[in-house]
Amino acid sequence: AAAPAPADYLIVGGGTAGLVLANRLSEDPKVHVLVLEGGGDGLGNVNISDFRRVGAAWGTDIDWQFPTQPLKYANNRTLTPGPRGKVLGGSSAINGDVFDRGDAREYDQWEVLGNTGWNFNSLFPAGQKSEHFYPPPADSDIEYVLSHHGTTGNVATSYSRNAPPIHDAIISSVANSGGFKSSDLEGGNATGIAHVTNARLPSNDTRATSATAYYFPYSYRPNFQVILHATATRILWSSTDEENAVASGIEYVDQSGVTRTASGKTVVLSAGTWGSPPILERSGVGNATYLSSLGIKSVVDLPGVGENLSEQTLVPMQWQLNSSLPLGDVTPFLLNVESVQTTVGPANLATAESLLNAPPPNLSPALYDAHKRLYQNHTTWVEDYIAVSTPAEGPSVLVMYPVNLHPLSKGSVHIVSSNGLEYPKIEYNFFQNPFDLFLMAAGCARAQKIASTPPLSDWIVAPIAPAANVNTIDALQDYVRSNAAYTNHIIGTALMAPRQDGGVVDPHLKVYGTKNVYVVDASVIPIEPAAHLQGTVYAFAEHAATLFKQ
Ligand SMILES: Cc1cc2nc3c(=O)[nH]c(=O)nc-3n(C[C@H](O)[C@H](O)[C@H](O)COP(=O)(O)OP(=O)(O)OC[C@H]3O[C@@H](n4cnc5c(N)ncnc54)[C@H](O)[C@@H]3O)c2cc1C
Repeated sequence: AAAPAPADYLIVGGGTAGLVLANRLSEDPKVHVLVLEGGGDGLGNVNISDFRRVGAAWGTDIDWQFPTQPLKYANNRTLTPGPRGKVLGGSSAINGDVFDRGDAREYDQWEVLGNTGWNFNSLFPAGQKSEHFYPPPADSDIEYVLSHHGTTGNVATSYSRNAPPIHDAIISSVANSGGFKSSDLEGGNATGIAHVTNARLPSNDTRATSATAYYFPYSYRPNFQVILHATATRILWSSTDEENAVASGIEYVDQSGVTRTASGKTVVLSAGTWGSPPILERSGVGNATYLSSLGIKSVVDLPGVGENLSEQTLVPMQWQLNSSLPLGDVTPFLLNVESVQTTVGPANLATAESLLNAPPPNLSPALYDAHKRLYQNHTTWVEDYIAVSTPAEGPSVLVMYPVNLHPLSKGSVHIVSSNGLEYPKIEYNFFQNPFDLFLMAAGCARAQKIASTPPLSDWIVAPIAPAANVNTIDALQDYVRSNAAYTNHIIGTALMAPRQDGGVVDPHLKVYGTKNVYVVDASVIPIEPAAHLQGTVYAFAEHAATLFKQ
């Protein structure tokens, strides 16, 4: 068969960011956009549309299921393969469907790192452009601030139904123990406890994905083309002149295993934090010494490719409640977001500071300085996901998941051979930096304090996990080492930063040393938001599209 027609923009990955960019660029009918997506369209798959089935898609054929290395600093445990959406919509089709934003001070650090124009003032309106917020029904007890949301964008967002009465007790106990209540976390001040929004269309209770929001309603556009079941393996070059490499297209493998090519004037990688760096490396863009050990000729020596993998960790905690709470089928959950200072409290502050100030292994000085500024500004750093679950029989259970939003430990993703279909080697390196472990333990102690503060304490019979006697920082560190897991909020492996700071792309998202290769996905994000990631990915991709159109 003939190769597809050359495109103005050839985008690898029809995921969260890729489809936003493809949609915005194809608004101009003269611009031909071609997307290569490794998965199928996902139409009719209830594990995507029905958000009540969160998790049901993991481990199925719409999940890449990336194997990861044992956690060297957490008892050598191997976590279940990291889920990533392999379907139109990408990870937005299989995620937990929470849709929220981080703190203005976090987004502003993107710019301080050297990324001119990337700050809260650009990302907040871009996020609003992506969002169509549906307020809760008039009789709902959930608070919100309309101006913190977008109301005419593509991605439907809404709250779950009414909150169970224990939510008032949880909010009061947070406030009574040193935290405070927020009316709505989404307007740039992400500190406090509030209900969280989800990417859902309330009228028919279906999940909004980047495919339902940015592709299916626009698939009639003749200039917005998608090839499904097309797994990109490497970039094709028309010139590999040093520091001026020019891409001509992409090599990909189709559903029957046949190798094909697609050509494009501009090549954009949107294959995700674990998907884009391997394509760069197979194409000769990465650490030249390492690539030569695999027999790959260097095109651009860019040691930052695949480094700086950052992932927020979480640890589950549970308490037995004294009654069975009727929750209905759609229950909301709460987020409590705090600074390091609030979480660790005065008794542990000196220890936290000395650990934070110890020179971190494996973290670029520029990123380290950004983290220290977040600390000094009392910016959001620790989050609790708080929910209640009610089993078929017996009393309800309170669940809190402390999360380290800004881990200092960084991992990596690298190819292990030039084979385009072989999975890369992924190291999370959780807790390589002792500060991260200490902070997670302090986060557990803080959750224990919230649970033991009235009025929430009146609802609680006893802790389930960790047990009541696991209540010192040392014991809680052991608990964290044995139980911490991923949040699926991976970033950083094609870092947007100056080249000398380990950067892979410049503020226009162009890969250093190339003329026409870009990365537009979560891999370029330099600092995690105090939030789940997709709201930031949508905002990032909207802003990226604006830059491309200029
Ligand atoms: C299980 C899970 C739960 C999560 N829960 C939440 C949540 O509740 N709230 C939240 O805000 N965020 C959540 N996230 C995070 C959020 O969904 C992701 O950060 C975001 O979707 C990433 O967007 P992306 O565009 O970078 O990558 P993706 O959306 O993953 O897109 C990458 C796309 O590229 C395709 N691709 C990859 N490699 C190739 C290749 N070689 N050739 C062709 N195509 C390729 C993939 O199939 C995919 O479509 C979760 C993520 C996961 C995985």
